[in-house]
Amino acid sequence: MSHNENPFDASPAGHPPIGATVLGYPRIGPRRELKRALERYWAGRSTEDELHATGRRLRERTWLELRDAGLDSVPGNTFSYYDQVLDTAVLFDAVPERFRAAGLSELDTYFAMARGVAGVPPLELTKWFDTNYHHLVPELAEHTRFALVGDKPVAEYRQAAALGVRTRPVLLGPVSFLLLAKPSPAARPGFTPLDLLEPLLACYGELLARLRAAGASWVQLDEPALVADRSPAEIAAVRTAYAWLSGRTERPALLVAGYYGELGEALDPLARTGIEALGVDLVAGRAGLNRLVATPALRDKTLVAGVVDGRNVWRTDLDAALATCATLFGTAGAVAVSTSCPLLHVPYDVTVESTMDARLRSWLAFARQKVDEVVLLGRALRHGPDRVAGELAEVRATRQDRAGAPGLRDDRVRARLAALRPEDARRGPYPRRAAAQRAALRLPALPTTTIGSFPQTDAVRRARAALRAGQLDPAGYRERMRAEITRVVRLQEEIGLDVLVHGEPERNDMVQYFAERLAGFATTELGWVQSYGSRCVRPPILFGDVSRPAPMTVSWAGFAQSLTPRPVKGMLTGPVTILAWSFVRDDQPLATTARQVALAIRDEVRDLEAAGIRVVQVDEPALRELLPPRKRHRRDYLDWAVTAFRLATSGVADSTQIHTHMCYSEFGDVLDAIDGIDADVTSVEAARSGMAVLADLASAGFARQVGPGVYDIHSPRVPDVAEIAELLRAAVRAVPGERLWVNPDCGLKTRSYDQVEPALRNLVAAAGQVRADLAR
Ligand SMILES: CN1c2c(nc(N)[nH]c2=O)NC[C@@H]1CNc1ccc(C(=O)N[C@@H](CCC(=O)N[C@@H](CCC(=O)N[C@@H](CCC(=O)O)C(=O)O)C(=O)O)C(=O)O)cc1
Ligand SMILES: N[C@@H](CCS)C(=O)O
Ligand SMILES: [Zn+2]
Repeated sequence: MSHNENPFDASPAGHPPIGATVLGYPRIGPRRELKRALERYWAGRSTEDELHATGRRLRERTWLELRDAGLDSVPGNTFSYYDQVLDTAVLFDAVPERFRAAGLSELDTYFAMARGVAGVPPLELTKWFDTNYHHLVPELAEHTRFALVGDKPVAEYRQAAALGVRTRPVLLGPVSFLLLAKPSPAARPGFTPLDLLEPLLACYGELLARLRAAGASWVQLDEPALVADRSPAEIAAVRTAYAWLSGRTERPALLVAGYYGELGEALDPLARTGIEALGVDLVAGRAGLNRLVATPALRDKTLVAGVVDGRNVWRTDLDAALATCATLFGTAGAVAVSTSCPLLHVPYDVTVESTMDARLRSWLAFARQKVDEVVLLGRALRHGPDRVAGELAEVRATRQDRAGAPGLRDDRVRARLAALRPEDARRGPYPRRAAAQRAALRLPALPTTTIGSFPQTDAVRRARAALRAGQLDPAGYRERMRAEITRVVRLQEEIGLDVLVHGEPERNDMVQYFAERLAGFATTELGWVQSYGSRCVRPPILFGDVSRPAPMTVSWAGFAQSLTPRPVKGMLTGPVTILAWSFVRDDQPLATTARQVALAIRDEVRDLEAAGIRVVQVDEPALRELLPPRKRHRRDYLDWAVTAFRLATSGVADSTQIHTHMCYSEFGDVLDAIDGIDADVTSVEAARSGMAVLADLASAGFARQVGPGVYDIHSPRVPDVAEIAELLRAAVRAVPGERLWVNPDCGLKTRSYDQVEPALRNLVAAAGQVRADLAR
């Protein structure tokens, strides 16, 4: 490393400096081109070649755009047809036998692993760290034989090079890959995926050599799993992996990126290996800055400073970012500037939001604008801030404009928050509520219900698209939705469900729908972000104090209730989930924002009750998602999350039954919180895990009602009566029958009626059988 150079332009000997870069980029396409191409291919309406042509166009566009924007180092291999963890499994031949046996083409085997194929269940889909992205879970066993059978990273490197762009291929790192995998059912007891580190490293070594031979000078290895608490054995694996990989002679320079938090105890071991660069998240992991400065082993490394937030959409405080980079100048041999994490979690481009308020738009940076921010920071670091003084002043002015803008502060909301008393977040004792609800609802044992949404048919979506386009007036739209609700209510009555729902046809999304109706939120037209595979969401932007100008769901739920004597369950999204799936303001604590949202939901819960709705479900599927990766930060989070839920739901009479729903089945880290939110009924995902969750709840002393899912809605499969009855019998062994409900794992919006109808009929029949057993 040369010492008289600007550290921004310096780099380990023999390697070009990284300079200004981003850790990754969206891939679904600025107009969701990949989503449409995938769904056409899956429906048999296009060929493999047509799908590949779309993929190629999207990749080329990204490389050129990033290069032309002025990045010094352009990330490669950020494209995926479904998921980067699945790509890695396939690259190294970790394909479970059931998929090989299906005898499909390479591409269809890949999609079968993601989505299943007749009779062959897919890999499990689960949350990617604390984000709303989902990855597939590789299944490994001691007999898994890794082999470098694919060449996607190399082929994409060559494609970009042919266009004149020398990319930095991004790979999921070996330690995170193994930590995200699970033992396959065939694995011997005691096997853990980390047992396979050595053979996996051999494959990574071979891949690095191939990338080097193709011309790559840098490779990025992503290790987000290292920002969570890790055991000594896991830290030892990090040391082994990177000592070994950096010891290869035929390889590109290695950038290891740990993001979504601070590297903590993994930092020093990593820095002591022979890797050339370390990517650190200085937004979510800002608290780790002191540790970085105190790590002498970084002196001969490049630190890739993730100072531009890759998870949120506010324009960066560039002065603060430059100051952070300057702090690192004395610490590292070289400093590069980047985003805190890959830009997978933000939409493409804010400038296409033509109907968004222009002032709000001027405060925002989506992926494309974040690239510009990084490039600008790079210029400031290379030539000094004076050379970009005009641009820096403009950013300062916009940030000031935002801080003082009307609409951010609502004094009535603030006064209401200040006046809150502890009893506002407390209901009467559960036994008293349970008795009042029994008398009010008169439900049978093992009551049957669903989680809220029914299939979102093409007709429903088309009606909404027509409303947006002005081809259907609001009255016409309301009639179509009412017709759909009527159909869904009649169907549920005919099937024999006990607690009905209106089916949520009017909702584009369970968060966006509410954001469109709450003050303090803005929504986007094209701000799509990949959630999993071809499925996307448009996270709303929470920019100001939140309140509810008018009821949001009462007319739909009230209409449904008017059609039937059976109880209709009102359906709301909870405050934590609304925050988790939105871009949140960064100018006040999340706990404060959560209380504001909670009060808006509280108003809705009370209005539902006043309209004659006797059961209200407040969904919190993201309660666990926001759990901080480090245990020491969890208590604080769980305290405010639980308080927010209780505030939202404590304004009703004992006789009004509050349900909540969470679509995950591992409760270990949040058991106390689930107890603490004090819902009368909690429905949880349980079908795939064979009701294991019930034992966890029972052992934690959970004493209220629970609805373990008995129908796995993530699969097109229709479970038969015997199968559901067996799950229910397992449930009755774990939880007394009088506290059990019968329901699917989650909402039915992604399924079709030909799957849902028979599955619900079987669910009701199975409940009848087990009810009869209990009565004996
Ligand atoms: C429960 N889940 C959710 C998460 N996050 C959310 N914000 N919401 C969730 O429900 N995280 C965890 C899980 C993730 N699961 C899913 C499941 C399903 C989807 C999904 O289906 N997304 C849809 C988009 C939904 C939507 O916004 N629909 C709108 C617009 C529909 C549309 O694309 N319209 C067309 C025109 C209409 C036509 O002609 O068909 C268009 O604009 O081009 C609506 O219904 O109005 C998806 O398709 O990806 C996401 C996460
Ligand atoms: N009520 C929502 C919950 C999804 S997590 C639904 O049924 O789709
Ligand atoms: Zn759910």
